[in-house]
Amino acid sequence: MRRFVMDEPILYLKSRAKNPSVTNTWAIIRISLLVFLLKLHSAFSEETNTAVEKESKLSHVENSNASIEEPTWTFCGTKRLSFIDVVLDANFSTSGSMAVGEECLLRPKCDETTGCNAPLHCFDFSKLENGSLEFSESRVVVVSPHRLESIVEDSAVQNVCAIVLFYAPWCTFSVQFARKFNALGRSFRGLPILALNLAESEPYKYILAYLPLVAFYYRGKTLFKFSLESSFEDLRDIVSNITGFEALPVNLSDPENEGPIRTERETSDQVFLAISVWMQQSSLKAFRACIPPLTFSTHKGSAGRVGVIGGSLEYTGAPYFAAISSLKAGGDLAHVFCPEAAAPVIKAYSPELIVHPLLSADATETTRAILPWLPRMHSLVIGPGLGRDPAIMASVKALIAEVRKMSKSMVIDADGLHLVTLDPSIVEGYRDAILTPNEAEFQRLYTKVFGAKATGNSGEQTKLLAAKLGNLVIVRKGQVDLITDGQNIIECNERGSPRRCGGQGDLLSGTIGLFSHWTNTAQTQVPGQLLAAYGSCYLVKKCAELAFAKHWSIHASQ
Ligand SMILES: NC(=O)C1=CN([C@@H]2O[C@H](COP(=O)(O)OP(=O)(O)OC[C@H]3O[C@@H](n4cnc5c(N)ncnc54)[C@H](OP(=O)(O)O)[C@@H]3O)[C@@H](O)[C@H]2O)[C@@H](O)CC1
Ligand SMILES: Nc1ncnc2c1ncn2[C@@H]1O[C@H](COP(=O)(O)OP(=O)(O)OP(=O)(O)O)[C@@H](O)[C@H]1O
Repeated sequence: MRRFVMDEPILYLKSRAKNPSVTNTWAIIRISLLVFLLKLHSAFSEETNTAVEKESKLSHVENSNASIEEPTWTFCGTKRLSFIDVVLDANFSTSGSMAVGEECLLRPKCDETTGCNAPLHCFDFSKLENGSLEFSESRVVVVSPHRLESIVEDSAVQNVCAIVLFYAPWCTFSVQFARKFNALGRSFRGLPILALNLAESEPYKYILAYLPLVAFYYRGKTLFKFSLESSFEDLRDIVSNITGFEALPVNLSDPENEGPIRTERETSDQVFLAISVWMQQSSLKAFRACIPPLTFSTHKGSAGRVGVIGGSLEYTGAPYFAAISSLKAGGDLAHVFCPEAAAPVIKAYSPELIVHPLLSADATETTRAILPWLPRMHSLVIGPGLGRDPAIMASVKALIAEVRKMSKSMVIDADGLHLVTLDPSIVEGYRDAILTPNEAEFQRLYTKVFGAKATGNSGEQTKLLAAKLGNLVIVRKGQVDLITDGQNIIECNERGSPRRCGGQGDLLSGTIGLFSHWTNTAQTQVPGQLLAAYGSCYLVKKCAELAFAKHWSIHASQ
């Protein structure tokens, strides 16, 4: 049984003519007339013909098909994707409607009125006298992304079909499929059967749902993409049915099928890159699903109550940024627990914030005063702007112990990380903790835990530290944010902003605080804390990028 997995968009062919036999007769008459006129024309103006040929080799295609009834294309899928859409659309997915399209394209006999069975009359490059040699032969042509784009663009106005394999030499499945595709290339003469090696193109340009992937382009549009489970014979027959090309006698076992696409796997660190791209895509999708819908049935606070423990006489901006970003990202209430000296200043920044001047150098008093508030918080962000007064640190340490008892999500940033570096045991084994170190903070903590500076692969270092601390989550901020729980790792490589003004880390910790409530409430396959961190890294970097594009010189408030 043929087994094809196809995704949108899928088109099917529907003849406009009510009576196909009448159309055929007219088509024959028109072709004969055209041939006669062309002969007449060439007899009188050979020079002009040569010039036209020079201008566009492909113009033959239009001429040769000029009198063929133009089919009406109807969508079976939902969306028409152009080539560029296909390669750049992050939502490019493997699922999709296939019902009618599959029937029409794959069934050998189809209803006459729909004309489904009619081949596409793809242009035959081997018939071009001065044609492109590369396509006139029977073989797979490995193309560059640029070349592929131009072929697809050219074909947009012509009757050209192209079958393109997206593959990578490090991908086991690509390598396993290579022989079949090489054989397919040898089976057809004059039909562009192309392959694009993703390892030799910009890795992030092609966000493909899976590898290898074969796409069938017709007139610059993707007709369908198919999976690779089908046998070589099925693949060959389908191509033949659709294109109208006759297959040459080729056996899959022929030694020539060893190339041009290699049938042996190459090792490469792009495997990690591909997994990373996939992880980012699926994480973003999963995170989006956690965003609570805006409905009239919710009440104040249900979208998130975030408590920020931070601030000092010197640093009032940091706790403000953390708290306000949790509100701006969609939270309902933001509380700030800070020293008395900082409270009026923070309050004056914004009437939205609920500010509690309850953080003091007396640990017992601080705990007594703040403890009643803690159960109301969905999550705590600890550290922005705290400063490093040892007595205040002791009070915060006592609060962390209380938060742990309540199993609440807790984001530890800035001076909170200083506290953790002094005594890692305060968070060790607490999987609801998310540490958000910048590079300097990461190095300090790593050195404390392992007794030596971090060297080697930064992803591995970060995983190692998270695992050592008992699989809590670490978000190592930088040009690429690394997010790990010691087992899984997700990168956030959004561009962000080249302006490295202070306060951007505070925006991040505030939104992670909020998002961890959302992801913990939702049922997610990716661990909730990781997802919250990824959603936040993505948001903050995207905002920074957009703000920078708009203002050029940005600061955290923007
Ligand atoms: N408006 C406000 O109220 C704000 C208040 N804030 C609050 O300030 C408090 C102290 O926080 P912090 O960031 O100054 O301390 P910390 O991270 O130890 O940096 C110390 C030194 O480490 C270095 N360094 C830093 N990053 C690096 C990197 N990526 N890669 C390499 N090196 C890096 C750098 O050293 P330098 O290059 O200057 O030698 C830096 O000077 C804290 O409470 C915080 O919340 C801020 O949130 C900002 C907005
Ligand atoms: N080189 C970089 N390029 C782009 N974005 C970056 C770069 N370094 C950090 N970021 C982003 O800036 C944000 C804050 O990271 P940063 O390293 O500035 O934290 P921080 O020092 O703790 O900030 P804060 O000033 O709030 O204390 C994060 O979202 C991070 O992804």
